[in-house]
Amino acid sequence: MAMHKILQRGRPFFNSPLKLASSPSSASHTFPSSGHESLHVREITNTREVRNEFGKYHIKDLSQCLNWTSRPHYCSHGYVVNRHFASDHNDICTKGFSSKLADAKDVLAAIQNVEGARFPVLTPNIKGFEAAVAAGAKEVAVFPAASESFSKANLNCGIEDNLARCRDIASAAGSLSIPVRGYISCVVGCPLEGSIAPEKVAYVAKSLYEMGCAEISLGDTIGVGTPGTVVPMLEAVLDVVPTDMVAVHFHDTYGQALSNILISLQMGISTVDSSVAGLGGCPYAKGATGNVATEDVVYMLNGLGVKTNVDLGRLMLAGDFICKHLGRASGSKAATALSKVTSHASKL
Ligand SMILES: CC(C)(COP(=O)([O-])OP(=O)([O-])OC[C@H]1O[C@@H](n2cnc3c(N)ncnc32)[C@H](O)[C@@H]1OP(=O)([O-])[O-])[C@@H](O)C(=O)NCCC(=O)NCCSC(=O)C[C@@](C)(O)CC(=O)[O-]
Repeated sequence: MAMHKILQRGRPFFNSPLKLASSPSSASHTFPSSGHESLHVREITNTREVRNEFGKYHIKDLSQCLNWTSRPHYCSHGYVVNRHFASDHNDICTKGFSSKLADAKDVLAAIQNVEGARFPVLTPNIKGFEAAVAAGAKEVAVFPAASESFSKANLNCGIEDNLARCRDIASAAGSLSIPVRGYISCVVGCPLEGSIAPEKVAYVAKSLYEMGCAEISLGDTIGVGTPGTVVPMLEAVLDVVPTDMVAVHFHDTYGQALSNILISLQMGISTVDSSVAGLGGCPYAKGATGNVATEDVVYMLNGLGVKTNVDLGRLMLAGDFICKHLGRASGSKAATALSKVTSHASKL
């Protein structure tokens, strides 16, 4: 569909129940339904994935998500927030909170019995898959790239070899009824190769679909995408993968994530990855910031009249908590601005 046609499309923006979900370094939340529009948001903030069925229960508290490649020195920020952010009291229960960098299996062990959350772990190969299952993982994620060079840097093998590894994981997971999420890195640009052809992304997406991935998340790993480059990529992917299986995963390095998300929603995509406080990034994409901040996505959706059931204030507190723990400023513009304004202004 030509870009101007997409931009002209008025409401309803969302022609399918809207789900927001996220990536190994992102986060998401559940929102209440708003009339026919339903919102399903899933959160992965760098260590853990919170996936709530839309409308079944409210977000009471926010937690962190697990991002695990099962190799100690590859374990990205394997920290666990002790239990979760309990939004019904001001401070955050951090008793026994350990801030030491846990291997991933320790993180997984520590968060096993948090209800209402899913913790898919990144498993780059069958060795990682077996280790993850042995440590109690109930869901895994594979993450091939659409760029040959990035695949070699991130996964120590080219695209084809990595897809073969993904197939091994998908078949092993299938025999254990473990769902597999498929991410694709560098769907718009690559730090090593520059722009990536939409056909290459569609090829990898089709391979993930055919091997049985339950969801395919399109990662603009270095955040270079704009609606002008995202639309052709999405059109190529939506030609080969059903729309309701596609998620978008925008890093916000160039500040384009929200516009890319909006255009994706207008194209019928209903699963969006985001990250509380904009946490995350990728060790092989130097300088790439984290995913779009969940607070910014929630603020945008609220402004679009999509009734959400997430208390933005609590979301901000959770972001504030994890940023304090990491000793870094929030990557969320909305949270930063709202924390400076009086309450009436934040109702705009
Ligand atoms: C894939 C590997 C493991 C190389 O995997 P490999 O190619 O099989 O490694 P190898 O055969 O060269 O083995 C090297 C050593 O690693 C060991 N090994 C082999 N596999 C494992 C394993 N699973 N767990 C623990 N150890 C492992 C293996 O046993 C051996 O040990 P040694 O003999 O040297 O003592 C490595 O390249 C790797 O860990 N890559 C992942 C790096 C990473 O975490 N990247 C960031 C993920 S987030 C991301 O990609 C972006 C995303 C998904 O969020 C979306 C987006 O925004 O784009």
